[in-house]
Amino acid sequence: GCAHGCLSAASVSPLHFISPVFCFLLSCVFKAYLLLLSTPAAVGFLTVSSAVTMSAPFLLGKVIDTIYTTGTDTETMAASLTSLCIMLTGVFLVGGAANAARVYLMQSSGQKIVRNLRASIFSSILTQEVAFFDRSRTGELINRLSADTAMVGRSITDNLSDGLRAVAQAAAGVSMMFYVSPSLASFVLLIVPPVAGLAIFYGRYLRSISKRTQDALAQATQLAEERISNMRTVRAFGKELSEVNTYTEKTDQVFSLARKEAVLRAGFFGVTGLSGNIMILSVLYKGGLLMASQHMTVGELSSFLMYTFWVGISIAGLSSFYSELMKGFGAGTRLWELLDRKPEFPLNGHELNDHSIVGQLEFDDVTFAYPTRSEAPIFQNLSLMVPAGTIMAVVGPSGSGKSTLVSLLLRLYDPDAGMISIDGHDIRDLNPYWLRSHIGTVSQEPVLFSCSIRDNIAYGAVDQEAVTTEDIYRAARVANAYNFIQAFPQGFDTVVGEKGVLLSGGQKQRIAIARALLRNPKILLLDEATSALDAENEFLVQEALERLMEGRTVVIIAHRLSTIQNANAVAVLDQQRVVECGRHAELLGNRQGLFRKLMEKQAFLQEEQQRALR
Ligand SMILES: Nc1ncnc2c1ncn2[C@@H]1O[C@H](COP(=O)(O)OP(=O)(O)OP(=O)(O)O)[C@@H](O)[C@H]1O
Repeated sequence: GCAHGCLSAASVSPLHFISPVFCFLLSCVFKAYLLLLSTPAAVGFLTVSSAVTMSAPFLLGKVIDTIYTTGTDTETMAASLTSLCIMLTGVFLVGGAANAARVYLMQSSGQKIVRNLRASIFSSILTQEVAFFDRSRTGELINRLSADTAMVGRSITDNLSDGLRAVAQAAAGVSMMFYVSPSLASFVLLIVPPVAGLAIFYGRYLRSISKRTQDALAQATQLAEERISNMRTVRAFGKELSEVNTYTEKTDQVFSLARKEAVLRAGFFGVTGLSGNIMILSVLYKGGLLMASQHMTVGELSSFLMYTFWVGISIAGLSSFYSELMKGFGAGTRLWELLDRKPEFPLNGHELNDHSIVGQLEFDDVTFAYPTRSEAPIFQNLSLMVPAGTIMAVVGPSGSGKSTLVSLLLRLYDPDAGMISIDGHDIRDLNPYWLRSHIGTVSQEPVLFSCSIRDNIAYGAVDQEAVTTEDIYRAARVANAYNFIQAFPQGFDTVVGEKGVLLSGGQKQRIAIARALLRNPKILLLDEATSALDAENEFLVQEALERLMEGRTVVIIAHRLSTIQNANAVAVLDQQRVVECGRHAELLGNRQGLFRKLMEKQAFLQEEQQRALR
């Protein structure tokens, strides 16, 4: 709710035309302000607790003056001292309670903002177009989601709360110093301007270091994520040591930036500490002179000294607040970029009547190149028609664009020219969610999620909540998966491991088929496995696929002769277009055709394989 609204509100403001840094600062102040608005109670408690803290030196000064008052008898003094102390105890109790309430409220609303920030970032990532993921790297995005949000979170939770308190106390302390002794105050505060100048310089540098640190960290995370999730490959090539070294190099970059930050911090904190002591010393010096000349009482000087301490402590608090805030800004830069990024793909469009769609597919003069490689066109003026309810097998040399054809139908990318239509409707006019809800896919290497088999199958349903156990069993039976799943000790509740590593290739495929069945799509996009399964598995998968294809429009990237023979038509892709299209037998008839050459090669290869096996 609020966080997303307020976080993105700044992005549309005309402020964007002013210096981005200024804009960024303003938007952060704006967000902090919204945080405060959302917690008026917290601000109330902050005011009460700060007022109590700041009145303490004044009241304690009064106590000291009561003690030092001459000319009254001991009893009167004791009586007024007692009542003063009792009153002060009450005031302090109220202050303590208000402080506790402030910390609780600020902290919990800050965490709420972090939660909203994480949710918004995740939703922003998931709505980006597929080309965005071709360019970005998983580990980096994960780092944004976990480390950067934590950093920003820290800077707006505890930090903001303590920082505001420090600001309030410094302001109140300074005013009280002026109230107690204007001349002493103006003398002491001469030290503030040079320190403030230093702080601005320091903050700017710290922010840039923080941004670079988060970037370096993202790179390290990226490397770790990729290597850990592909551990089997790393191990197979025996690259553990060299990967550890590469990772260490990446973390060295983080470390060297951290060391720079340490130097910077050391200098800054040294200077602020020093200036605090100098302030105290100058109070004693100048105050001592004022007292000697009867311009101040000992109580006033004590009060003043306590205020100076308070201001000193607040300034120390402010410096760390300021440091954390600047680091938060640095880490936030990338987050805000991600949050404000509008997907290049529209997410809406109209929907057709669910029952009237028949599933006729057509590529009309399609030209396409991947956005990341726009100079290398994959298709040029490609045309292909798949009548409703028929099976179209797609064949072609490796890299001819068979998978790309499927991606275009799923509308993961849009063609650069030409049109792809379903039942005569340009798919660019259709709601992509609606479109995909009518398309089922089974890929060569189906990806399963690390949850139970039951949940993996249910993932296929458009409405996952409405899926019954009976539906899942039925889909599993049709997909020839029921028996092997029930044979697992935990049956349908068996957890399949990350990407389904705990299952065999054929098992994964049959679960993927069950998943597609549950969706009951009009259109089916299949990528036949190239890797040979054993005869038993092969037969089961094949049978499941045939059942899955019944009564649907199917585009299948075919590798098996039987699939090609059973298809209603075969399209041969080459040189960025469809070079041949027709029935298997017709295409074989063309002695010069690419299809015949491909088939001869395949037959030759199969013979070779069989000979090798023998
Ligand atoms: N996401 C991508 N970004 C940029 N180029 C890509 C992308 N995916 C594939 N390509 C390129 O597009 C071309 C066609 O790839 P595609 O995967 O469609 O071929 P294919 O016919 O399915 O190949 P194979 O039979 O080997 O799987 C290839 O040259 C490939 O390098």
